[in-house]
Amino acid sequence: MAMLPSSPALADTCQRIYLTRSRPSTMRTCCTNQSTYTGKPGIFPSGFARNDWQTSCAILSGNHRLQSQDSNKHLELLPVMPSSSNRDKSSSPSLGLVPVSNLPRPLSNTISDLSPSPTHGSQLRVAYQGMPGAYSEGAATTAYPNCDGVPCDQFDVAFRAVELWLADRAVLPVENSLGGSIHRNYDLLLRHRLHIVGEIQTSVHLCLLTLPGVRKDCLTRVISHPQALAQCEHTLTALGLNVVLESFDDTAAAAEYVATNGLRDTAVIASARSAELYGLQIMEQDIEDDPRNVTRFLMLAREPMIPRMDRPFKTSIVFAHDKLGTSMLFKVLSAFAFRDISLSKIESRPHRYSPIRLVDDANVGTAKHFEYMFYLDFQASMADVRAQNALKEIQEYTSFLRVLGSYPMDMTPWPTTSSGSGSGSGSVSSSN
Ligand SMILES: O=C(O)C(=O)C[C@]1(C(=O)O)C=C[C@@H](O)C=C1
Repeated sequence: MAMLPSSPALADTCQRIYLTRSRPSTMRTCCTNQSTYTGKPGIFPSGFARNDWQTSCAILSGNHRLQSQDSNKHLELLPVMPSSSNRDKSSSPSLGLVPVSNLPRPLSNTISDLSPSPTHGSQLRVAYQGMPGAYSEGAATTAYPNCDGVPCDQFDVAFRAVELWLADRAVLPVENSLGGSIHRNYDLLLRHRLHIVGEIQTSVHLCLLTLPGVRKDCLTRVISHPQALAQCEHTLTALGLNVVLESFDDTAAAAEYVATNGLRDTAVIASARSAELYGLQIMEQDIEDDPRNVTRFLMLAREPMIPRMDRPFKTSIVFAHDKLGTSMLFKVLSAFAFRDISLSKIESRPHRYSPIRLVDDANVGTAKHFEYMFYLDFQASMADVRAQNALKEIQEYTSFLRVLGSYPMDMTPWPTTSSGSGSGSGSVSSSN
């Protein structure tokens, strides 16, 4: 298996970097012992080398063409590797600890074999972002026990894996109780045509992992997924580590990176399962800033599920309007309020096709406002006549309206005590 990146803007960079067998990542750097850490990522180019990186299947034929025709050219691009990665590459590549070679490799943009996996037909294949050991893998297996996990290196890849029948479902994070919304997936929900068929909320217990025998005072940096870094920023400061933080594509990939490069100065924030898979020691466990740290994942499928009335349902919609100066949002919200339908989430994102609205009646010059897409979750099934009427009414106020899915609400009782430091414990809601 291999992996794929997401936005068209990113695609060019990613193609070039991937074809050099290195992997792009955003990276943020900050000191935990100083007050410079804001929780906001500064963007630096990053990447790391991976052996046998893109081995089996590919989704994008465009990338495949580039790979086969321009292989020499791509080799010239190796110097795009960031200095930290180059430094890391020079350290001991193997400690004989890491059973990584028999783990599935994540799908990537460069995969070229479209043949279905051997288990096709017998088991549900569920795409998630990250490598084995990622919290998303834990969510995927909680959502679909006994499924075949399909690791993908980017969110966009997971969407495409389902669209192209390489996977049957995708399980992707959309919000975290400490880190907030995962905006990328909101944008991708709109850009792709998958349907939300369920949700799962998992508690996320973070561990600080290092190579065996490493002591705290050896550490100069901590790497992980930006969400994971954000979820334990206060605890890291409290631990008194004199380290810089750098972001990585996913927690498990960060663990693998430290293990395969023998990095004794670098710790990882990842799951206990990652420690097991990549031969790392757990230096600290349950380091999340709040023991109730929860990530909400959506389950996505090619087909919508048929909405029902025999259990609590949630419906997710996205809408926008193109009329000037109206109280559109107020009217939309009141359409739910008047029908006694509770809302559970509202999110706005920049309008991709109409980013700016010009307002001519400003006293001087022209006023400009950003335009938004609004994502809203309400607690009713599309089989409910109240929901149908609310949407009928909302259509009058909006220029664009799409139902992203109507699916069983996660009603599983929430555990009152922390349940350990595994990939996360979770509850699931889907009947599809
Ligand atoms: O990096 C991982 O392990 C992931 O599964 C990603 C992710 C996220 O995107 O929020 C998932 C759950 C946790 O909140 C931390 C990270």
